Amino acid sequence: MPTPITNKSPFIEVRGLHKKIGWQHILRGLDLTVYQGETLMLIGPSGEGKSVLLKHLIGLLRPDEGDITVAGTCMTGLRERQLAPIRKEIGILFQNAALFDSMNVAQNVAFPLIEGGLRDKNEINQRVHEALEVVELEKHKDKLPVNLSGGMRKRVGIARAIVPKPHCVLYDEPTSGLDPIVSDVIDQMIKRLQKRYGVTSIVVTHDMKSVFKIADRVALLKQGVIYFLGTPDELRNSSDPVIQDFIDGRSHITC
Ligand SMILES: Nc1ncnc2c1ncn2[C@@H]1O[C@H](COP(=O)(O)OP(=O)(O)OP(=O)(O)O)[C@@H](O)[C@H]1O
Repeated sequence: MPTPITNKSPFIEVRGLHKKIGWQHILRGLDLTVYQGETLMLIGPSGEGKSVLLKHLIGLLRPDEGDITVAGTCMTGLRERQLAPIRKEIGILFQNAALFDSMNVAQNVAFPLIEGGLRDKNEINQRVHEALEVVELEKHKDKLPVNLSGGMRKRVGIARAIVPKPHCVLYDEPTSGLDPIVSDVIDQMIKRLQKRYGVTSIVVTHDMKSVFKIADRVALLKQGVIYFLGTPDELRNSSDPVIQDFIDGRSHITC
């Protein structure tokens, strides 16, 4: 059952977002509201700007036009230093998990705490322990990333994203390249964070099975705007041929 959103307040509001990179006009007046505590899955054809949108939400990219408000703070015009409090609210799991190869699992997870200025070793150890418990990797805390499977690396990435206790986590293709069982584990972890801590999640994915399993709402990004926004049932029951072709993976290229 989708989580009802009518009585929730917006956590992220994107209004009229335009972004050009080089000659490409990638985002073209995109509007999107993400509510506190929901799991919003962001789908759409490859190369349409889903990752570019995520990067705007933590200020790694700046809009050419438009405004982004996170937890009531409008990011427009903020300097790098002023973005720090917003970045504390949002954790991100990058596509390749982006772990430091020379650091073991625990050190990777501790990294954002140390970077954020925390120096109390006991507190760092406790927070790392809690985050690794959530992703069920406590036993592997001394391993180097090279000795982990792809699914384990993604889970370390999730632990690192949640260790500062953010209100929102952005996931860029968390289940790509994983077998269906491991994908299910990751999906369950995303839901666990929502249920246990009320975390807001935005998940970029091509994994339609995962969409129908864990999304409260789905947004389809196409040609620089949100082409569809609704519940998984509304997506499934849409009569729009563009949406149906996307769900069924039809390309219209004949062999
Ligand atoms: N740093 C960059 N320099 C140049 N072009 C970029 C850069 N980042 C993104 N792009 C371009 O922006 C477009 C959107 O990229 P993005 O990674 O957001 O797509 P996506 O929808 O996430 O795709 P996929 O589903 O394949 O991951 C692409 O054409 C990409 O080449």
